[in-house]
Amino acid sequence: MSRYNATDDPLCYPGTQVLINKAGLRHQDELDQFEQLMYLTRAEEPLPGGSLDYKHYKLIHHHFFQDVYDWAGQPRQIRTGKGGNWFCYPEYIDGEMTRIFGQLANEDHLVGFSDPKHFAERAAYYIAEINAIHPFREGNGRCQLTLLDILLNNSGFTMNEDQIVPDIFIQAMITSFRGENRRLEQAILDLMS
Ligand SMILES: Nc1ncnc2c1ncn2[C@@H]1O[C@H](COP(=O)(O)OP(=O)(O)OP(=O)(O)O)[C@@H](O)[C@H]1O
Repeated sequence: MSRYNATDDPLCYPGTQVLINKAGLRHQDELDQFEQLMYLTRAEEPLPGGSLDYKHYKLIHHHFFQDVYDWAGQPRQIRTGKGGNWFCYPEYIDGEMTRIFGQLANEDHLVGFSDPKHFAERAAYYIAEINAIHPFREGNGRCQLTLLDILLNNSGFTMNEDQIVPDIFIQAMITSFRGENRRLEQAILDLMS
């Protein structure tokens, strides 16, 4: 779905940036279509159960991308970045994801927030941290939105997907990479109902 800066990637067909995939597709546009179709199909099914920890997050990724990639649900092994922002080095992913989901558990997975602004502030913090870690080689954005949806539901809010403006959301994510979460907080507030 998205182009990465990546160091030599054994997950790609040699000499290309196309990820080796179960359909054997070697053109990025064909893979994009196949990946999105499989994702949407799996998204219709119930999510795997779990206790909203790192293990559960990996199960969710596996669920969405199991038809496309052998490595679905497994953390990334190479260094990647987008737009000049390099994400967490792979050797630190497990530790960082365990840390951030531990923090989320200590905050009771954002259950019981009545103030939308306060909820958006805390949710933006977690989504921004997980984006900066970027645990998977591909599919991070879709897993982040799923996590956001779960967190919203935990506090009795719902996600109004029609209100998501992809460009605004991506710009907010990019700004959050620099530790400035205000735009992301607003983007979350705008999609809450
Ligand atoms: N320059 C950037 N710096 C930091 N984060 C970025 C940058 N560009 C995009 N992102 C974020 O990366 C995530 C997308 O990651 P990835 O491509 O792995 O997910 P995806 O689900 O395959 O793609 P998409 O979210 O585009 O469908 C999104 O949350 C996006 O906002």
